[in-house]
Amino acid sequence: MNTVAAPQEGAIRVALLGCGTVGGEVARLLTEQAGELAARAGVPVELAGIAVRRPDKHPELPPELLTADAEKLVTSDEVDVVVELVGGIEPVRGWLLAALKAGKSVVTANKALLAEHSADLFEAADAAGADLYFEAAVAGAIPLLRPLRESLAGDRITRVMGIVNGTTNFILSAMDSSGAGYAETLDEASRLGYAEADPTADVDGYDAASKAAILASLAFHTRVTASDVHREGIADVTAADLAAARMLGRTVKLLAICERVTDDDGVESVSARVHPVMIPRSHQLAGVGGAFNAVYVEADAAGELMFYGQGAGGSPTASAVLGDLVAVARNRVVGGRGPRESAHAALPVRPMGQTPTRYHVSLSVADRAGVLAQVAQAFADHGVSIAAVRQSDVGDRASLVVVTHQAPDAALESTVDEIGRLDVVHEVVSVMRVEGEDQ
Ligand SMILES: NC(=O)C1=CN([C@@H]2O[C@H](COP(=O)(O)OP(=O)(O)OC[C@H]3O[C@@H](n4cnc5c(N)ncnc54)[C@H](O)[C@@H]3O)[C@@H](O)[C@H]2O)C=CC1
Ligand SMILES: N[C@@H](CC=O)C(=O)O
Ligand code: NA
Repeated sequence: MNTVAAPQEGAIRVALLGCGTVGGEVARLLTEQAGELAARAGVPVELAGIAVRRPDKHPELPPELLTADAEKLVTSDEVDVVVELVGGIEPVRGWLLAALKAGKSVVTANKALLAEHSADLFEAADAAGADLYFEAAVAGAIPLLRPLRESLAGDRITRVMGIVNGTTNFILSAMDSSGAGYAETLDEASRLGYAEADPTADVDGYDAASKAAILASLAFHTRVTASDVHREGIADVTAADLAAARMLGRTVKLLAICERVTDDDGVESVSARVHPVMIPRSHQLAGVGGAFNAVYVEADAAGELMFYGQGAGGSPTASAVLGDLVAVARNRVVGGRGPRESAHAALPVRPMGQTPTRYHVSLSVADRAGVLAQVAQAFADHGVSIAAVRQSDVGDRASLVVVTHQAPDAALESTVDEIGRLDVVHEVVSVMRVEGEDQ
């Protein structure tokens, strides 16, 4: 079996690594839309080889293009651009560094890799004068990284917040609207090609944390890695949490929140976090259902921008990959390059404990005089100001819901610990961070 097919005169030659959910769609569209892509890129864009784990499992692909040897394919003289759709960190990191060192440009959807090793990849790309594009790595089809890297490069971004994981949004939406079970909905998300090869990356928030690291790096011109991002998944979000949220006119979403935080003394830092958030149903993110993603960007001059669309799935993700491929081809045609790494601001990353958040705390308490005062005192002792309290009687107990104003996350956490130890508190029923104002 040949690794590389005979080249077409003047064409940009593509090595495709991985031909699964996303790679399969890229291969299909590259073939079906070859004429249009050539017209848009200014040069034919053609497949030089496709690396998959098991070539014998791909009867639909031209056998002369298939190989199991990705390492050899990426440095082949017949290849100009490597499109990586395998996923995971090793051995992919080594392949892409080798490709970049050999002067090949790289297009990848691999957020896990970028969130840990983008500095090395950018350095190798710079040294070789090659391109590194990764629009598909965050929010699938939605053009989000190009706006951050290019369109908003003249503005000062203060906040990027939104739903960046399709699988968990699919699960939370189903649990909320139909009361569907967690496990069956996750299986459905995998079947539809939304989930990662190991879906714990989705449900435990690793995928969204990688995306938050990429977003914070681009928005704040600072290197932020996945380990800098505070991460909580949806495994602890129960049907009861969603039901409680619904009673209060709210719902629960897994959000990535990246902020530029300025201290009282004017010192700036970056905060990046991923966790479940209770939002009012009137909030625009509450209406984002299924595997759709939506991201708000706030910038000084531009104000608020919202990006919305399909965040997962083979075809939507392939759209972003092909857009990057056309960009690389156009750059090659004119002898130019796309944007390089921009990490000049090098802002410190603020620990989660010091990040300002707001809590929604639901308690089951004894129904007698003085209980509310004790609970309120615990908040006051930690310097946490209360925004709203709602009490309702449930038999010989009362249900107390407290929503706070902003306070450092650590102060809120220790307040909840202390409240849980009060004799008058039977149970801390749920604790969740809050975004948005009730209307
Ligand atoms: N599925 C989705 O909705 C999205 C996926 N992504 C990212 O795109 C990438 C690919 O995802 P999927 O297509 O869903 O994965 P997939 O599991 O469907 O496909 C992976 C492909 O890689 C190949 N592969 C695995 N190990 C290999 C090896 N050692 N040598 C050669 N080929 C190998 C497999 O044969 C398969 O063709 C991942 O980085 C993922 O995080 C990004 C956005 C959305
Ligand atoms: N598993 C991811 C795929 C896209 O990035 C998700 O569910 O969002
Ligand atoms: Na995108």
